[in-house]
Amino acid sequence: MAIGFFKKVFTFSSEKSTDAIVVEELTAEEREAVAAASLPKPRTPDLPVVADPVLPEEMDTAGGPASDDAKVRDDEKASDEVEQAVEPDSNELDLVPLSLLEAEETASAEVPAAEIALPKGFSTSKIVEPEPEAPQEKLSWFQRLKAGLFRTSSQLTGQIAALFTKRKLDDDTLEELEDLLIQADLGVETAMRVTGALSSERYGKDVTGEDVTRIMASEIVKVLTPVAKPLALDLNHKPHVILVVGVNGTGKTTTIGKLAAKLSGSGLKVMLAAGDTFRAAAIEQLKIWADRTGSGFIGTKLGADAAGLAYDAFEKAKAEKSDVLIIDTAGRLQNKTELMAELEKIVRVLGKLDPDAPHTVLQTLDATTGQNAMNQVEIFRNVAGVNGLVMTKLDGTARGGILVAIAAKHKLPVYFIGVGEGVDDLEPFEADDFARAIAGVNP
Ligand SMILES: Nc1nc2c(ncn2[C@@H]2O[C@H](COP(=O)(O)OP(=O)(O)OP(=O)(O)O)[C@@H](O)[C@H]2O)c(=O)[nH]1
Repeated sequence: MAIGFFKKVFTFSSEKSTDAIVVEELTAEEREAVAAASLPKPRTPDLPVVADPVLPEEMDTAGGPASDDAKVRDDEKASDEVEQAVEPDSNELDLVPLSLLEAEETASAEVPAAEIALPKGFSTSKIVEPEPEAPQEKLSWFQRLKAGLFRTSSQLTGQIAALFTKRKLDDDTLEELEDLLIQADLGVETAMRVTGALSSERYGKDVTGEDVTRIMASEIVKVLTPVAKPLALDLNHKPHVILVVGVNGTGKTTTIGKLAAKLSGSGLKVMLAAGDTFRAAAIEQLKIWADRTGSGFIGTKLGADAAGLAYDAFEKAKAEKSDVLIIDTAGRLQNKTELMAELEKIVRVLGKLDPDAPHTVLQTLDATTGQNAMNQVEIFRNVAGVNGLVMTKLDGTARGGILVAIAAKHKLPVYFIGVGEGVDDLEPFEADDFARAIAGVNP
């Protein structure tokens, strides 16, 4: 999916170059000569590099700034050399032997294009461009939520309908209902709430599947309403620091981009900090989100000390009077212990700069991972002090029931849900909407 994201950002820059047309009309050896002269330039990120910031008390955990500066200069010199070797200056292209260019005329004059023996993958016939597809009407976010939760809701309502075929409500059916609610990841507590409510209303009477799904939806609303809260920003303490944590691939960086778009779109000054120094693409990805959302950006070298980056980011956001600083973090390091230690250090370092920082610690949860999400909350909550959740990928094959179980157990606010990869695909969490979507109940 990240590749799709980059295609979206870079699509406009990938127009077909005229060289490709020249290459298709030359013979095989000619093509090799021309191709060797026009290899594409390797992408070297033009990120603002902050010399690896090191706190006095953290000296033992990171290389000193000097060694880093020299290393940065060497890196830049090295990357310049690489660029020069691979990307010939424009006048070098003039060195393409004249014979090649002349050969082009004679080749096309002597041998009809249809008879040139081209290597596999090339053709001389004109490529017929497919008709552009009519733009598809984008589903509303609620339609995408319903679609994402369809597997859970259809399974639940189907099993409930099969269980309650005009039967009098008795202990056996209540027990079977409890089992299927637990299998839908709703959690034991919510399953017992639903069977308890149903029993008090309909025990010993006829009950239909609709009765059960209605009561189930209303009990889920009662569990979710207390956690459906807006993310409070304390703008008296600028910058309001939002630390985003979560397992790799759960949508941290994407969610940060979406949050930045909402905040900067409402006129707030936002700074993004690439605290995931473990994955190069994450640094570049966040830089792209910063550019797209008009946010400030601070990054550092791959492998640099993330806590030091967080320290510098806070200082820079303060100096630039940013309203909100959003810090990305690594979703994985060599091992979980290292990851947890890094998160603890980031929180500790921020706390030295502002006793209340980080003001919000958001954890992203991937809705398609089901029960795993519960385990992840337990781990990250203890280490980083998670005080809010974002459930992402609810437009995918979500197993959204787990959010109900997490809400019942942890009572953590769920601020937003992700319903797509787009910058606008982040919606405030609504208890009613979610309950209706999961119970397959229409408004
Ligand atoms: N369909 C869908 N895809 C999403 C959503 N949120 C994020 N993604 C995709 O999930 C993939 C991972 O997202 P990232 O933001 O890179 O996740 P991350 O947690 O930062 O990953 P690491 O940097 O590896 O820790 C990307 O392809 C995103 O486009 C969502 O709500 N819906």
